Amino acid sequence: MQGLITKSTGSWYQAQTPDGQRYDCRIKGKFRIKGITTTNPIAVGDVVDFELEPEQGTGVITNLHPRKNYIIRKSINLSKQAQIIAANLDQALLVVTLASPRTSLGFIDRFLVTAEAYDIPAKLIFNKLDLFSDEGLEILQAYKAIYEDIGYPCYEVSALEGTNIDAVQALLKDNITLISGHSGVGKSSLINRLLPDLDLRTHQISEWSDKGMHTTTFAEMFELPQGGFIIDTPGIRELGIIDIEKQELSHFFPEMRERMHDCRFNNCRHINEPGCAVLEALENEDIAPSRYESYLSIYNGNDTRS
Ligand SMILES: Nc1nc2c(ncn2[C@@H]2O[C@H](COP(=O)(O)OP(=O)(O)OP(=O)(O)O)[C@@H](O)[C@H]2O)c(=O)[nH]1
Ligand SMILES: [Zn+2]
Repeated sequence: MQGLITKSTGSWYQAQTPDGQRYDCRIKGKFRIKGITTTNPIAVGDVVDFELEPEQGTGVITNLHPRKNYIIRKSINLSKQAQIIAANLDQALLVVTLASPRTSLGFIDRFLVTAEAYDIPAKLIFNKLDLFSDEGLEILQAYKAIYEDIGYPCYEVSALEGTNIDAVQALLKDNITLISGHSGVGKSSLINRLLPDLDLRTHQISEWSDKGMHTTTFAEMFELPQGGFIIDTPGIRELGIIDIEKQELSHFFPEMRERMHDCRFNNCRHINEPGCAVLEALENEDIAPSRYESYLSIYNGNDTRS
């Protein structure tokens, strides 16, 4: 049978078949994944084959289907092992706010770079629309112009008042979506709007914890009433933990990526080189100064996460 992993404790995996049946499964033997050593070979979002053990009613996972992408967290200890947080994401939504609290452009850009590096389409959700003054709305339009121009769709919503929630709902339908954002931007409020049955969620988690849940490896995807899943797991909130080689960084800025083949030097850093197409576009205001600042900041190893 084929199933989608919707929950994982690190030793038990819940597989959901296309007809919606759920089976608790375990892994037999070892799964090796090319290139990385992981503490957990299978994660939420994975598609697996499994065999049912008729007596126990549980399954044994026998095969892992190829992934289109996955996100990892590095382990805190020095074993260099990574933990796969989730696989096969269709999109990553970053919830941001212009006020209370204000999400910095540096944080947004770092998130977008990480999503590019992971090969996950990213979208921005500007929340707390109800708080915006006329001036705030102008700033919002300026921000949206920067990001929509380079291919990141933007949505403006109010989780509090329910404004434009249907647009987000349409976005989530039949997709696996990661929702991220700083504390206080209204992620929980937004998720509550999308998944009104929150009590059920909490209940399910505690039931599963009896199966030997390790808080660090526990992950779950929540199925939306209209189809699709959202991923909500401890520690995922600040996706921004990937090592990127300096030389590669500009590949993860779409507006630089599309211009850098016109740079005079093919190893151009886009910092002070003559004949740099990126610097020329910056000069001509075809590249947003804030985006270029984020590039320099990440390039120089400054933390722009706050
Ligand atoms: N005015 C306004 N307030 C909102 C909106 N959405 C959320 N809030 C408020 O913002 C505060 C933070 O919202 P949460 O949903 O807890 O934010 P969060 O991102 O889940 O925060 P953490 O749980 O700390 O990660 C709460 O007081 C919410 O009531 C909105 O659209 N408008
Ligand atoms: Zn250049």
